[in-house]
Amino acid sequence: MVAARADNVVKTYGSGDTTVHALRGVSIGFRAGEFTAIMGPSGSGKSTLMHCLAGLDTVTSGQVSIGDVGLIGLSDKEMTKLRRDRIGFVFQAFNLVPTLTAEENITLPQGIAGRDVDRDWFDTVVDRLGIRPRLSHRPSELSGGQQQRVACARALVGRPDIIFGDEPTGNLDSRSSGEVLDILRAATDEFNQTVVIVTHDPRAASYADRVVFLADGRIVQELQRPSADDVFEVMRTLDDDAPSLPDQPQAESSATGEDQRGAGEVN
Ligand SMILES: Nc1ncnc2c1ncn2[C@@H]1O[C@H](COP(=O)(O)OP(=O)(O)OP(=O)(O)O)[C@@H](O)[C@H]1O
Repeated sequence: MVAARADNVVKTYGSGDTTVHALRGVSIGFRAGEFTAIMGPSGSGKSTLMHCLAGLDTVTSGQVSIGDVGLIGLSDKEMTKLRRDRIGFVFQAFNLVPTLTAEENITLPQGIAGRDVDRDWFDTVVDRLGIRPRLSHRPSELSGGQQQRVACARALVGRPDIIFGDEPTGNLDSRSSGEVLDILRAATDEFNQTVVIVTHDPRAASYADRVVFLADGRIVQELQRPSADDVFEVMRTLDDDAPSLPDQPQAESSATGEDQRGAGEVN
């Protein structure tokens, strides 16, 4: 089952002399229950791809789907509902409401959606994240790592099909990063959720089942269950080769969701 996919997605900003080709025809599928990291040099299109997949930005052409729902052509209301019901977000800047306690932050999206919080599930998530003793604290009373764990809990409690993380460990020290990545790993292994993160950190990427590399708006390489060293090596090559990459054909395994499923198989 594919939790999300992009089919031949093109994203262009501006026009004329100032046109920026952020995505030049990206096709990729994300299998349910899989943890994917998206990497690539600065400006390669990582955040743009994630934002298009999550319905936070529109595509110039191509199609994006969450589960079996195509995002192109959805009304604002339908998009809001889809994001609320099926997508969780963890951002680099935590994005917690400063005046609310940790518990209130975690349950806020459910409240906005007018849904009851599943208390058993809430307890499971909170205990797994080790934040029960901090539930009555406000964000300013929490460390960065604790704040990010609260943000992870907020994403998990709504049981979204897919969680997107835009550099979720970008502001954390290595210990807190490890804790957050363990949680995202557990989200896939224990809770069968799908996780897609953008990261610059090879160590963070090594927690993923699959690492997809972008360069100049195209998918150029993919690794299965790589070590941090494997990831670092590819990043080094991409940084060296970046100016010549636009002429390279797109990596075959990313051509369609069907292909991706095959390519994503873990042996
Ligand atoms: N709103 C925008 N208007 C114009 N250009 C944009 C906009 N957003 C992104 N871009 C451009 O699109 C390209 C891809 O940007 P994107 O943020 O996706 O890259 P990235 O790989 O996430 O980079 P980084 O690692 O530096 O965060 C860049 O050239 C960027 O300048």
